Amino acid sequence: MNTREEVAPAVQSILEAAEGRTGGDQPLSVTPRSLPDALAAAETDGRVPLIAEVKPTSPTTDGERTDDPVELAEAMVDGGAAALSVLTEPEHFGGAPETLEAVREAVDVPVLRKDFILREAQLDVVEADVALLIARFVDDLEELLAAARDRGFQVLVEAHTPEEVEAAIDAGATIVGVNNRDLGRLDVDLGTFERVADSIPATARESVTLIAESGITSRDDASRMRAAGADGLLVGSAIMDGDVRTNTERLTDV
Ligand SMILES: O=C(O)c1ccccc1NCC(=O)[C@H](O)[C@H](O)COP(=O)(O)O
Repeated sequence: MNTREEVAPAVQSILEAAEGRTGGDQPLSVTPRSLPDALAAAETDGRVPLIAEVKPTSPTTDGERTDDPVELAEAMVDGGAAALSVLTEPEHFGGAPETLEAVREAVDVPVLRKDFILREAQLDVVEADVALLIARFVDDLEELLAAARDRGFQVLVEAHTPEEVEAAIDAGATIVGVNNRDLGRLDVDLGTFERVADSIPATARESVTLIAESGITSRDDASRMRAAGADGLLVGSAIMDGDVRTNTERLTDV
């Protein structure tokens, strides 16, 4: 499941940078806050279960947001976010492991480490509640998933196609994200989540927390993803563009 040659130049550059990054010296041991429980609790409270992303910039964003990421994260939680995602990729997204560390200390919701992890040692850079593995870019998903779990991480396996979701579930994933952004062409189509979610057999669907990722900008988009079966929504750009608390409230209010 490694199709790196078919990706957009910006993503190729991201992967080359990721390949060159070293990992930690020794395995971490994490006591995670439960992402599925946080999403379920938001729903019980009458909020849309949202993972809000601290994403200073990206290859598809103009400019960079340089204000304090901890203040941004706190504003997202105040706005009703059930969980956070924090970019730690430095070269293309303006992220840093230290940012995640500071955010996780400041909030009490689960925090996803958003990065391009390719090798086991790269799991050992910073503690987080959830590690991201992108099915398309990982050579041995089952092995890396097990390595992440051994350290205590929950794992969000990201997919873009029905085949990648099947591979994720076969590898033992219980939290699966469907990215509406095609990392081959970088275009975004919310129909991706609808089609891919629809392809998951009912028996497999019951055992998986399903997250709709990328391109969600409005309450209508959020409703659309929820109607298609999303247990949670991952939103970055639409929250980072403007007043973060107001933007989060707009998406979490039912
Ligand atoms: O966001 C990008 O421009 C991007 C470019 C290349 C590879 C990955 C990229 N994004 C990763 C993500 O998954 C998003 O940050 C996340 O799903 C939030 O998406 P959005 O709400 O559209 O900012």
